[in-house]
Parts: sequence; C-alpha cells; structure tokens
Amino acid sequence: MATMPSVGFRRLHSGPWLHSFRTTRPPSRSLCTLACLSASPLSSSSSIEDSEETQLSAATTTAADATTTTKPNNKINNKPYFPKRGETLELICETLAFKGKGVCKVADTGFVVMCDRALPGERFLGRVTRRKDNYAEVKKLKTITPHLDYVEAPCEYALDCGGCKSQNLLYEAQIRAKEQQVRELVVHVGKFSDKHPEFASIMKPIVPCDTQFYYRNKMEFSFGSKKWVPEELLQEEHVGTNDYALGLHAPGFFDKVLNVTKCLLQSEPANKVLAAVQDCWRDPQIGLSPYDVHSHAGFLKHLMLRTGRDVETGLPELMVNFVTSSNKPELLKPLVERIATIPEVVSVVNNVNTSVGNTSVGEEEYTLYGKSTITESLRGLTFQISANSFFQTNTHQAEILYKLVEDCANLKGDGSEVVLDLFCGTGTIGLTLARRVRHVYGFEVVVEAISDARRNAKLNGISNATFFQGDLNKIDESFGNKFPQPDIVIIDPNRPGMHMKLVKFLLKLKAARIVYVSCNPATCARDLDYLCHGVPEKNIGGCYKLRSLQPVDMFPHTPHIECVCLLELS
Ligand SMILES: C[S@@+](CC[C@H](N)C(=O)[O-])C[C@H]1O[C@@H](n2cnc3c(N)ncnc32)[C@H](O)[C@@H]1O
Repeated sequence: MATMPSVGFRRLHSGPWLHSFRTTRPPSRSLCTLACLSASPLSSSSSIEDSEETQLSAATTTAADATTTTKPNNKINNKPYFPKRGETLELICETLAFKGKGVCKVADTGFVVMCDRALPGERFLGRVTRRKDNYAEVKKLKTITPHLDYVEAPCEYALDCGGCKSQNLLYEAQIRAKEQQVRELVVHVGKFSDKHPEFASIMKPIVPCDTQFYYRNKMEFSFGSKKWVPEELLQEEHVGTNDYALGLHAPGFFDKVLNVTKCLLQSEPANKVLAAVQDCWRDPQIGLSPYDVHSHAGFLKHLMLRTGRDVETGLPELMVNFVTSSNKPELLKPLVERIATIPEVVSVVNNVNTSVGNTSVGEEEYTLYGKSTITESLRGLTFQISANSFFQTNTHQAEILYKLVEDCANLKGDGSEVVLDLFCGTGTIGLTLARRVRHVYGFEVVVEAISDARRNAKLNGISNATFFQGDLNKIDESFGNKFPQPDIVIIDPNRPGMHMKLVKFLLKLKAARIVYVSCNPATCARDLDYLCHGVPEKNIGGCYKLRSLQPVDMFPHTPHIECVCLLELS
C-alpha cells in the first residue's frame, strides 16, 4: 500500500544556528500550564502520567495553533468560556493526538476538546464528560458528517475494541497524523523551532509499515467474568452482562472484557490458538472459571500468545502462556491437550500470579508443553524469547527500526568503538551492533531479559557483549565505573522516558553520539530538550545537537509512534 521512503541519513554539519535552534517563542496559550508542568525538570522521576499530560498539552497547543483565521479567545460575549459537564456540543475534529484522541475546538471560542474515536474532518455531537483547566473531554454521541479519508474497517470489533482506534481511517491519513503529532511535540515540548531553516531536514518523514495487519508477534487477552456489551444492545432484554468473556478490555473498563474470537493484528497461527481456546474454555465439564477483578475469585487471568519463527525452516512457532491465579496444572490439562494439536504451537507455559493485581507476569512459571522459549531472527541473529522478556512486537518493522539505529550509530566498523546499550531488553540492539565494535555494555532492569540477553549473545557466538541487571532510575556516581568511556550510547526507554539522574549522567559522560529510540514521542521530545538545551531550573547545561529525528510506524491502526533520534556532541 504505502511505499517506504529512503531510510538513509544525511550527515549535517554543525553550525552556529544550533545554539539558536531552541525556540524563543513563548509556549502558546494552552501549552504552558500542562507541558511546562509535565516536562518539568523539577519532577525528578518521570511517570506515564507525566507523559500523558505532556501529550495532552501538545495536543491542546496543536489545536490552538491549528486555528488559521480566527484566534481562539476562550470567551463568548467577553465572558470566559468553559463547557459544562453533561453539555452537548457540535464539534469538528481537526487532528489526532494523545492516545489517538481527536482534537476538536468549540466554534467561536477555540476551546479545545478531546474526543476518543473522533477522526479528522468528522462533524459530530459530543457530550462533555470531563473538564480540565484548559480543555475538556467529550464522549461522541452521534456522527453528523463522517471524517475525511474514511475506509471500511475490516475487523468486526473495530468500533468497540480499545486496540485499534483508527482502522477506518485511510492508512496514509493515519501516518500523516502521526507525523504531525511528532512534529508538534518536538516544537512545543522539545522546544526546537520549526522556523529554523534546518528543521525540515532534521525531521525525517515517517517510515510507514507495509504490513498493516497480522503484524503483531505478541497479544495478551484477558479472561473476564463480565462480558462487555455495547450500550445499544444492553437495552435488549435477552442480553445480559454476566457472561464470561475472553478478549480485550473495553476502553475505560478494567473489569469488562470484549469477547473476541479473532484479532486482525496478530498472526494467523495465533488466531488458530485463540479460536481453539474460545471453543473449549467455557465447557462446564472442564471446570474453569475466569478471574474476577472485584471478588478476586476465579482461576484464568490472561492468555498471552507470542509468535516467533523456527530459524531453520522459517516457519512460525508459537508460545501460549496461560496466566492463572494459582498453580493448578491439572485444570489446564484439557486446554493444553487441545492446543498442542496445533502444529505451530511449540511451547505452552503457565505464569502463576497470586497477587490481586492484574498483571501477566507470574511469581512462578511452569512449562506445560514443549520448550520454555521460542526463537526469532532479527538482522541475521537468532534470539530466544521467554514469556516475560521484552521483544519488539512487530518483527518486520523492527528490522527497519534497527537498521535506522545502525545508520545513526554510524559505526567505523573497525572494532574500535564502545557501545552503551541502555534499556537493552533481551540485548537485541547491542547484539546486532556487536560484530562491528570493540565491546557492548547493556543495562536492563528485568532479570529474565538479562539472562535472555546473555544466552542470546552465546547463541550467536558473540563474546564482546556484557549485560548488567539494574535500575537506570536509581543510578549513582559509581554507575560510570562499570564500563569504559563509550563512543555511542543507545537509549531505548519505555514510555516514561529517562529519569533525571540518567539525563544528568549522560550530560556528564559526553559520549560523542547518542541514538535515542523512543516509543513515546512526548517523553522523547522532553528528553531531547534536556539533552540539547539543558535543564535551566537545575543549572544544568545541554551539550547535544539534534541531527535527525525519524518517526517510524510500528503499529498501524493504533495511536503508537516510534522515533529514532540522532544526537551529536556540540
Ligand atoms: C522499549 S524496551 C527496549 C528493549 C530493547 N532495546 C529492544 O529493542 O528490544 C525498554 C526496556 O527498558 C526496560 N526498563 C524499563 N525501565 C527500566 C529501568 N528503570 N531501568 C532499566 N531498564 C528499564 C524494560 O524492561 C524494557 O526491556
């Protein structure tokens, strides 16, 4: 469908402009309250909430900036305008932002309103559900005119499922919106001026994903005692909400599950397993019950499906992970016997999670059938993946992402350089670079991921990679004693981005090059600001120049955006 642009980078020459690259423009009206708060260096620990606020602030700014002809005034008849909770508004969605929410403005006021599942160009009626200082959230009641670039969503659950929010938006429009979102964040949160002549060459066009369905190698479904039913069907007498369900959580409901028998984002063999489990888990003779998040009774919590590849045959291989509230393998036996008949299934594991929380990582793990890991190949290397270790979820696009990282790292290839791989997961990025460098040092908090990384190094005959388990949010002065001065630092944090301790450490370390990989453009923009412009409130100066920023679409139909950024010491 979409063609892939060149992924090469033009090396830029440093110039005096870089010092003036930080925008001097004051953040616009709606930006400052939230963005400055959330991106504040004074909060030394980042949190997902921070990043959500950051994204919202950029979204509200985006919407404010999107006003071309009339300046928003937030006033009607010279009185400040704030919509009331419960009020019905007619709105037009302008763009997509935060978690894929539609950004709209109230006519004649410019007041920003966010709406889940509103798509650009759509005119609709929405009811105000939540008010914040400078924006409100609405629930869509009725579409008056459909959005631009409408396409039929192939998935029957698309309108109700929390996973795909933009399946009925043309893919080209999806990636346009994502690219725009990154740009806004870089300007408003990262404080890089888009007026600067070099801005256009630094901001690379988004790399689309040419496989827009069946691309996920991992899906986690939940068992629930309360099936989610759309509001309109709830009125019908014969439909009750007490049915068991296996599927995805309905948006906004931690205790209600939308029953699904197929997911168009995961692989075909994974769908075979899902269908097989759906076929038999409710059978009263088996005696299985879903875990109830209120009463904490019940056995089955989650069904996690991971798809890898037999590296010799190239054929898919599957891991099925049942997450249960207690260790009762005899209860799972009929399910295990059934799914073991599916040829692609090579591993069935059971994570036992006795806590009342609803996470999928167990305190204990048992292998019920076959192996305890599956394999996948990435950039010519083989990786063994266990149930709970991080592995890029879109393998095909991870190849492209890692190639971009390698291009940014711009290794000499003479085996002289030292690479620091922070947030290394199972070591994939560092190991793909190891053959061309002197040594790779990887750091990661998850114990199992570190053992996977060490095993993966061995499996691929790599002896110049050392992996350490540790929390990068808790580093102290001694952190730098663990490795020699690196030439290149790879940073690939999860959504909250970097802790201030790590920012400070990197600004002192002064590696020549940093490649920052991010799955959250909001915290990415904040961290780029810190590294390039410093943290004035803490008397910390920045010492990097942003050379390139490349958004990559790893997850079509969802709001997620990946970015690869290259920074060089100024
Ligand atoms: C986005 S993943 C990247 C993994 C790896 N670079 C890759 O491409 O597969 C982020 C990783 O950071 C790890 N992580 C999260 N918080 C951390 C912390 N405070 N200290 C160290 N590692 C952390 C996670 O466990 C996860 O493996």
